[in-house]
Amino acid sequence: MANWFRKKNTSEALAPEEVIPYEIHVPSRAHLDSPLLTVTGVQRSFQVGGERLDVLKGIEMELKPLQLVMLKGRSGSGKTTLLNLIGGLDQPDEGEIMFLNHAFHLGSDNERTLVRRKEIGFIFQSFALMPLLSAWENVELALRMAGVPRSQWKERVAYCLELVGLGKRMHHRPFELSGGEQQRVAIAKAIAHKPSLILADEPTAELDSQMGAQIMSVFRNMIATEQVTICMTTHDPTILEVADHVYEMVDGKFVS
Ligand SMILES: Nc1ncnc2c1ncn2[C@@H]1O[C@H](COP(=O)(O)OP(=O)(O)OP(=O)(O)O)[C@@H](O)[C@H]1O
Repeated sequence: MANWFRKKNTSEALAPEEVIPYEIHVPSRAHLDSPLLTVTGVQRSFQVGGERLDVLKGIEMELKPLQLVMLKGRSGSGKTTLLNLIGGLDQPDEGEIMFLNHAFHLGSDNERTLVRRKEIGFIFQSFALMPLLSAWENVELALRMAGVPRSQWKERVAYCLELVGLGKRMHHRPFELSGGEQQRVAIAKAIAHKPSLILADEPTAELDSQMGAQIMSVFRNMIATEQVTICMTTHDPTILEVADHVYEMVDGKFVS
């Protein structure tokens, strides 16, 4: 895999002669045939009341660029545990997780945090918005946290909120928005810093089926316009239908 760099705070690929130093070494998204993420032989256990609980027992998976990938499995089967590993929030006991050219199973907390801030966006079932901030301010906060220069905030916040269909609700606070609209603010937050991967844990679970379908349509639009890959968990069979690939977890492993 070629090891090009990206210009800071831009998502466009650079030709080799234009390469400039960048604190995180990220291959160009132009390499669409290489997997964005590979998970090999991953195991994760927890100590619960003096007993060992084996949750992930040898996970093999791959996320290809620009795909919408879904994880399904019964409650407690380990989907969130896996998302946490993929997002670099946790590390496996065994196995390998390669994200871009970063070995998440080996890196320190600090290294994973740096990669995560630049390259990953998270979306949660419960939206996780700051209740006293407007939609605009919530997205702006995400840019501030990601270290994006202030001069770029205005244009990017407006763009992201338009992208999720909230152009007319930018200055509303979460309690003035429907559940679906709040989740769209959360999506705008997650993509604001131009990550290459979005991880979403049950993003439609709190929404009715119509709002859930709208979120899926926003996800599809984001993949096309923002060149992201999305990996999400869901229990909803109608949502599963729009996936490019579904992994089903049974007894700590995927079944095909
Ligand atoms: N940090 C932890 N310490 C102890 N046990 C944990 C920890 N994290 C997860 N578990 C246990 O691991 C199992 C899998 O949990 P996980 O949240 O990954 O499941 P899930 O498939 O996401 O479930 P749901 O669909 O209900 O969200 C559960 O039995 C849970 O209690």
